[in-house]
Amino acid sequence: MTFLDQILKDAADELSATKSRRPATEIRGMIADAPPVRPLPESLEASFCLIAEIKQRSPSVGPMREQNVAEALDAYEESPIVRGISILTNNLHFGGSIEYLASCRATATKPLLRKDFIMEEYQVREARAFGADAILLMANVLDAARLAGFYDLARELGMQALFEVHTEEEIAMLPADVRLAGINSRKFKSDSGFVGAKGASDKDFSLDYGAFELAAKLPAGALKVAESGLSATNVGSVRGKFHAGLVGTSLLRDPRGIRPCLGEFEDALHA
Ligand SMILES: O=P(O)(O)OC[C@@H](O)[C@@H](O)c1c[nH]c2ccccc12
Repeated sequence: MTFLDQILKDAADELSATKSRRPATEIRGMIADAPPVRPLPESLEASFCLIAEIKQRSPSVGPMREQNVAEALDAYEESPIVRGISILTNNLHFGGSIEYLASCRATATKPLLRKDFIMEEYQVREARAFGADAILLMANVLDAARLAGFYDLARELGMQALFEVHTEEEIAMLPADVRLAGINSRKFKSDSGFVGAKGASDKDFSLDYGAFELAAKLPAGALKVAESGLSATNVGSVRGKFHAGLVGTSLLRDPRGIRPCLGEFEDALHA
């Protein structure tokens, strides 16, 4: 079983528990009262910037540094290079929840991306109900018809979608009018690099930076996002080919704290 198979199986279980706790009718009621959406593409457009992530842990490296996670939202709000905030809502593998996203929404002014393994329409509506401005749609999880259908639904609800790909075949599955397209350098299809919830690793064995070379093949007109494995040291190498970098681990595990690390990213991007 690959990394992704295991996560998807667990995520499907998580989803069915959620749906029995909070039926779709309740979600529709919440949407009627939801505050307006803040557009993520417009927020990213001006110059190379970061979508900075919040998660408690990840299956590829284990726990993040607790203090960094606690300070993340405020630090991201303050930093001029952060123009969007990605919040993992998967619980078992990343320690997140949709309620946590809603609590961020209460203070955050920057657009929020719901990062999860979206498999059903329910999760698209749920994202809007709890205050997400955009959702992640993964081309290695959904077929072309569902990628397009979930995109339509997201836009009907006022949200945007970041489409995630790893290969040229996945790029071919994307709707023609995508606004946000990301290449994930993390190899979800491998069975290596999975540390599970049990421990931490110093090295992330699941990365393949070669995937970033596909940037040139992404749909014209989309803002391009480089995802995973970025640090202040290597971010300079993607800024020419991408509009934004999606960064979590290097910020959330920096032993000096999250603000010094963000400062390093700022220096790297202004250099
Ligand atoms: O923590 P990193 O290596 O900086 O990566 C962030 C982000 O790209 C990664 O969390 C991610 C990208 N796509 C995903 C899909 C599901 C879960 C997580 C992800």
